[in-house]
Amino acid sequence: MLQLEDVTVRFGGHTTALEGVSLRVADGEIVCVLGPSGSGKSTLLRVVAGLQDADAGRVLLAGRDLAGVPAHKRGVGLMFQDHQLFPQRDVAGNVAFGLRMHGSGRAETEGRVAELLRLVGLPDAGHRAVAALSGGEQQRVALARALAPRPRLLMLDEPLGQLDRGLRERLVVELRALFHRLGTTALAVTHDHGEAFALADRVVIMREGRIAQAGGPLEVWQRPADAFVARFLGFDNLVPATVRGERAETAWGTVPVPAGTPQGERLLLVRPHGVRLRPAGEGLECTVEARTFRGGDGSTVTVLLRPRQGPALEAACTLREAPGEGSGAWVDFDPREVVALPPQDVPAAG
Ligand SMILES: Nc1ncnc2c1ncn2[C@@H]1O[C@H](COP(=O)(O)OP(=O)(O)OP(=O)(O)O)[C@@H](O)[C@H]1O
Repeated sequence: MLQLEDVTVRFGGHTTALEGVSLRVADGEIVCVLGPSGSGKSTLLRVVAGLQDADAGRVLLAGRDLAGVPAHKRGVGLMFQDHQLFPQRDVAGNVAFGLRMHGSGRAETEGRVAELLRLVGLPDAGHRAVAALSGGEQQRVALARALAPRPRLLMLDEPLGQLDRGLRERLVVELRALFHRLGTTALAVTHDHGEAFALADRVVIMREGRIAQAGGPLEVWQRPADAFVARFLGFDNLVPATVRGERAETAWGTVPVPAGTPQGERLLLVRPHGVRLRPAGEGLECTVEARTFRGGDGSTVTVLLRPRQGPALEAACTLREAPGEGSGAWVDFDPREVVALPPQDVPAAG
């Protein structure tokens, strides 16, 4: 459906916002673009939307080169962070806006508005003032407005950005179900991993204008391509290692690795669930520096450990198991949670 070929965007002489980015989004696929601030996510959306010209490369929608096609003729729907609803129009007026722009008649518009408001769970809100809606309701109206003209591609920039976590978690599940039901092709930008991994069929992680990794959420989560992606996803248990067979020598001692792990000099990632607490005296001795509560029910705890040698380690465990701050702890490593990354942090080419 959407294809970017070697797209480069420069601002002035020195800022390269996108550098040779190639990406395909299949019909009906939901792709989420993630990355640190300034990595080029918004620029990517703007190029596809026609709000920004590319200095090099091509953007194709359903096989058609979009060069020279103005934004409003691209068949692309936009939903931006600050949802930009018209405060002087009511809910129905906002949803109808895009349809009027496309020259729909009155009866057709009214039918479509009612259908969309039902779809986003606001069937009776047509005559309400947008200023009187909650943040989550406004977000739904913005979504209905973006979907109204049946765009071939819907682009969302931080679609749930300003909402509180509970509402975001609910809406993201609804969005995914809705897009799949409608067969909507969607390209979304977010800085929130949880949101991206819950919404996307595929995630794309950006770094300094290039794609650092693209893949299914599970695949990226389980096998980050390099240290940058690992750290971006919040995995900080990284240590240089020499892998021989199913063992890796590290500053933490010998760490078991899965069969088939690439051999030689590597950077080893141990996910927090792979750092297992052991009885006193067994394994690597550490001191507990801090405990942080995670997870909605508060039963998962991340324990920050200072090992006797090597970099700090994070272990995930249950509240009941978690040792107290300042106390000693002994750990070993579960090879199923160990991933060997390339030895240096080289950005992957687009
Ligand atoms: N209109 C512009 N003029 C000059 N530089 C720009 C312009 N727009 C973006 N940039 C630069 O291009 C780079 C990429 O910006 P972009 O907004 O695409 O990043 P982003 O990943 O969306 O960031 P954020 O998460 O903060 O929104 C940044 O270095 C930014 O400063």
